[in-house]
Amino acid sequence: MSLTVKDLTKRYGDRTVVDRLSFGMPGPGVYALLGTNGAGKTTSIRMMLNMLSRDGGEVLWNGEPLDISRCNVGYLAEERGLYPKYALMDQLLYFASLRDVPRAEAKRRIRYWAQRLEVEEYLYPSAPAQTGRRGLLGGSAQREKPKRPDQLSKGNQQKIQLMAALLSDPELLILDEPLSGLDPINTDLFKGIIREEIEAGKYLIMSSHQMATVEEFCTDLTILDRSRTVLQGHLNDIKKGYGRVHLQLKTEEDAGPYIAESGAQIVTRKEFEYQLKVTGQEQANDLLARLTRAGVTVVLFNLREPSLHEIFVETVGGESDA
Ligand SMILES: Nc1ncnc2c1ncn2[C@@H]1O[C@H](COP(=O)(O)OP(=O)(O)OP(=O)(O)O)[C@@H](O)[C@H]1O
Repeated sequence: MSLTVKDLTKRYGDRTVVDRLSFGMPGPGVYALLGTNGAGKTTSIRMMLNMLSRDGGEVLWNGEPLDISRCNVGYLAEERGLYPKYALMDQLLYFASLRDVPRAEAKRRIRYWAQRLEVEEYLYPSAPAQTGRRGLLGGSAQREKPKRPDQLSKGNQQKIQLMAALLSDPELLILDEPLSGLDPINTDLFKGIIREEIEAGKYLIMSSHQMATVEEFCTDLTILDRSRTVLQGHLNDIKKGYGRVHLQLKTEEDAGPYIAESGAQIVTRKEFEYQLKVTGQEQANDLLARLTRAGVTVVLFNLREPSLHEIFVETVGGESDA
């Protein structure tokens, strides 16, 4: 299976909001769509899924135009995508039926994902108490009403939406900001599920502002800035291209004068912990030699490739909130 996005373009009036976006996934894995706010990520995703008209370009899944009514695609929208006033279970069964999942199988999958995502209490309202307990409860226990999305927190709505996206066991899973607004426990829960989907050989497209998270998962990426592709490729190749010019240094005393002498640039500093930019190995060695000669205790000296966060900020000129 393969995914090809070619020259995807969207205009609003005379403003181009997605400008000839092209990328491909020849095999399974995670493709990241990154970008500044308003760069065009959600618009691109919605065009890919035919939820938004295009002004140009095509999206091919196995060489055929991607048709969400025929292809098994799961989509987790950035915005809330549930009907607020309808019972959650009814909506999940409806979404499963749209993907031709037989009702009994859909119920089995809902039960499974409800357990995994810890949302059983919203989907399976408790039954009335049995005779024995009813006595204790004074006989007034009543069956709870099925829950609706507007009765759930944002995070729990997101869980139900992820369930809806996974119910058909999709081959292609598109996750728009999947972790935004989740607490650390639920972030780990989502990450675990994403990891399982990757291990199962799925094709995932993920948009996110959380660079560290994207870096955990993605192999290839596109960075968009104001509608244009400004960086694209294999994450490891991109990192190699930048070289080892980021130096993390922690000392027990002030290293400022020696850093200045070596010509290294301080990017950030917190007490005696420095993030530096050096020209390369030679300058880093020179700094280490100066520190050693001066008897400064070095606790950490890590010459490394840039993180995705640093690449992002450098590429888009520090205009993002990533
Ligand atoms: N219906 C519309 N009419 C006019 N402009 C629009 C419309 N929808 C989106 N835009 C514009 O298109 C651009 C891209 O928006 P989009 O939501 O795709 O960005 P994004 O990269 O997903 O941003 P964010 O990270 O903030 O969610 C934005 O400048 C936005 O204002």
